[in-house]
Amino acid sequence: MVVQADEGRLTKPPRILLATAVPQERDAVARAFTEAVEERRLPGGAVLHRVRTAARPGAPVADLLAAGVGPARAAAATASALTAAALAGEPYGLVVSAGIGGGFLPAAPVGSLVLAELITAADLGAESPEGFLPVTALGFGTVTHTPPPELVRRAAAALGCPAGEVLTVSTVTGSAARAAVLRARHPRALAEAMEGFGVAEAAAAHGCPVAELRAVSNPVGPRDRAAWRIPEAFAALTGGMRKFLPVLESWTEEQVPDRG
Ligand SMILES: O=C(O)c1cccc(C(=O)CC[C@H]2O[C@@H](n3cnc4c(=O)[nH]cnc43)[C@H](O)[C@@H]2O)c1
Repeated sequence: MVVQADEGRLTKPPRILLATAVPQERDAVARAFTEAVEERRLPGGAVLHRVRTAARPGAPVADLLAAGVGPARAAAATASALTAAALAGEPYGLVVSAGIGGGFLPAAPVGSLVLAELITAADLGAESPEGFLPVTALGFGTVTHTPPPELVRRAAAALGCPAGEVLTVSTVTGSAARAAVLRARHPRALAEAMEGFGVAEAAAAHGCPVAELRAVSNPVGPRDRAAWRIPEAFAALTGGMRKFLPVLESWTEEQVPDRG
């Protein structure tokens, strides 16, 4: 792949950063790729696994990152990866938060996949006698990031899965009452997980688009850890990522303004 300087702008296809929470999720994502290329340690200790989507010279590469559990850890590790790439002159053009998650029934049963149309911090705000106030109502920041709609549309078609709101929570929902509260506040929610919003905040700070893919390991509701179907969700994640990759590649290729 030839890199051309165009008035200081790099014109090779942007790289993709795929951020999971735990190494097992990262490995499930890695199984969708053809070839491992190298490992790099980031400042702060997180490790990037560079993978190639096809065993041919110049094939697009992606970096996989087990960023940690929860929005804060995920944001910190993702920001490190984004900063390191920018300083190396190889900025990412897309960040994808991927992993397992809880699904809201009936739209997202165990073993299914969901894509985020909206990535929403569901518990970032304040309680009040009148109910929950999102942090935006307090005059701060944001609670929602919006992945590129055309990317989501193409990906949902390729994966044959629904797209909707994916919630980020710091506490895994463990009761029917809490699930009902979230459902009432977010009628279009398909799933909850713990990292998407953190990954999206880091991406936004770098002006980078973000997407989120979740494979459902458990229903959102009363806690029953023994019933989580983690291997099934990992298998769904690998299968979904295999279908997602060509969409990601073609989409990022289209984002290159001038191939020269
Ligand atoms: O116990 C194991 O073997 C195991 C292996 C790999 C991963 C796990 C996790 O617990 C992953 C935590 C990760 O999963 C997301 N997640 C899954 N279900 C939910 C949920 O109902 N609500 C919120 N988050 C969920 C979350 O993103 C965690 O980071 C265990």
